[in-house]
Amino acid sequence: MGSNNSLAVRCRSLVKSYGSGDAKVTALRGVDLDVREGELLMVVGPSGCGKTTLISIIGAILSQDSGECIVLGHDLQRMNETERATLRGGQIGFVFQMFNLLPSLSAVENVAIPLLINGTPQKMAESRAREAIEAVGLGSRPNVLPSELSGGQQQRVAIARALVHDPKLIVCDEPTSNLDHDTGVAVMDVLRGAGKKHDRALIVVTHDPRIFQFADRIAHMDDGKIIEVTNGASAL
Ligand SMILES: Nc1ncnc2c1ncn2[C@@H]1O[C@H](COP(=O)(O)OP(=O)(O)OP(=O)(O)O)[C@@H](O)[C@H]1O
Repeated sequence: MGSNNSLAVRCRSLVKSYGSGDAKVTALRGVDLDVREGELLMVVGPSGCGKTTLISIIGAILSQDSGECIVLGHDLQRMNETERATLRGGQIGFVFQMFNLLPSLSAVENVAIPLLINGTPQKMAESRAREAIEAVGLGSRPNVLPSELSGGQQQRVAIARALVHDPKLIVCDEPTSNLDHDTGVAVMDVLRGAGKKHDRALIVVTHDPRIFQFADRIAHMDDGKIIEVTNGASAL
């Protein structure tokens, strides 16, 4: 691995299109990006510039057309769907704009899901889920349903679910865009506080300039490419 040892993600000349013929849309036109272990990197840029496509490829949800994407030492293009599912389930955590909690399960049951999928026995999964819920500041309300929680609290549950299996990469798509200003900042504070570790990378796609203060570096995208990477406020 040599000099790539401290990189969680390495993308080179990444290309991705949707559709074909007249309907073809090229979402990524040659993306080069490094994400270092231990950093929180934000990806920003105008609507439609390819941010979600990029993190979907990095998160092993979507395949690239061409170019290289190495995630946690794995060359995604050389992996079959089963191997990619194992990588996703074991080493990657996801946080989405709409929280994506299962409404009929309690907070602790939602958080336990990644562990249960990975084969952890139920008692141990629930005990680790309780610890993760405590780490995001909801320790007093582990058994409530998502509908009984505010948006900010639901997103904290989603963060606990993303962290519970101790993944090496956390991928977040617009995690604060459904939250008001103060709640969005509080949620980012929780995400950075509980999620950032020396051997773990966080990638946060956002439109929200109010949370730039939490970034170590900011990758600026436009029209399917990374045009610049700047230092975020937390690195200044
Ligand atoms: N499943 C799809 N089928 C066809 N085109 C798609 C699909 N997903 C995305 N696109 C197109 O690819 C381009 C990049 O989309 P993408 O969602 O990656 O951008 P984005 O920067 O995340 O946008 P936003 O900030 O609005 O979420 C856009 O032109 C979009 O319309």
